Amino acid sequence: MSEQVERGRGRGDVDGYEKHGGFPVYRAAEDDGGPDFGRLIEAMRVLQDAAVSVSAPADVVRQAAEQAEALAALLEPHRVPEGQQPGGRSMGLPGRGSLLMLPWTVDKFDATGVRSTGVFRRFHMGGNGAAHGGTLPLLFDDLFGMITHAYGRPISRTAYLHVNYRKITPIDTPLVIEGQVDRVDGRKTFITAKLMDAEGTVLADGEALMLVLLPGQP
Ligand SMILES: CCCCCCCCCCCCCC(=O)SCCNC(=O)CCNC(=O)[C@H](O)C(C)(C)COP(=O)(O)OP(=O)(O)OC[C@H]1O[C@@H](n2cnc3c(N)ncnc32)[C@H](O)[C@@H]1OP(=O)(O)O
Repeated sequence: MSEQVERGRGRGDVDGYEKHGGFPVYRAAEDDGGPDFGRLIEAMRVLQDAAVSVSAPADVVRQAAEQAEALAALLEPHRVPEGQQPGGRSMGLPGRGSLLMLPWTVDKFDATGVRSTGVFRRFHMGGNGAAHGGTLPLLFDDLFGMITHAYGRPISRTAYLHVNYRKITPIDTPLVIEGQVDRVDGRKTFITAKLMDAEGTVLADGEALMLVLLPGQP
């Protein structure tokens, strides 16, 4: 994990960060969920890749379904309230250990911007080897959230998010996304970002308005 990401873990009450909005205070997981949590999440992603790409005999599908049900039953008694689970709060893991987020790695996280690298996987595919169009706004929105956080802005929500799809975004291909705060105007934070391939070709660019939540706003 980079030093910048490490610094982003425990920001304290910078500029009243923890007092804004009705949003609960989130803390990064100290140990990224323990020694095997990242392994579990990666295995789940491999399973998702397999689940959307196999055409297996009925007996294999039945066995897989039974094993998946058994795994869910093993984990079920250990549910905790939002904000206490390592998923989504493990800054040292791809996608912060969330199965929803793209499993990308943050390699720059500071007030000048955030950069993240990774691939769209088979289970992100829309068609003909390209990432599903709906997965790009997810990647951009999460980046915009991190940029807002790294910039030291109080808890904010996305008011709008615009993505321009400039070229096909291929799956299983190393890509980079980077962006920064362009302008701050009161509660408003204006952010832009670009998704590029290894040669620097822009595949998509995006912009967003993040609005600082008012006291009590969810
Ligand atoms: C553990 C550590 C983790 C660290 C990493 C964390 C990463 C996490 C990443 C996760 C990231 C995930 C992030 C997510 O996904 S957040 C989830 C997606 N977003 C939402 O659900 C937001 C839903 N909407 C709302 O809650 C309200 O509408 C908000 C709060 C946004 C504004 O309602 P509010 O009543 O408060 O404000 P207002 O209406 O008086 O407007 C105020 C001003 O703003 C201007 N305006 C408003 N809307 C627009 C618009 N669309 N275009 C242009 N302008 C707009 C408006 O004209 C006005 O301007 P002015 O007249 O003052 O000049």
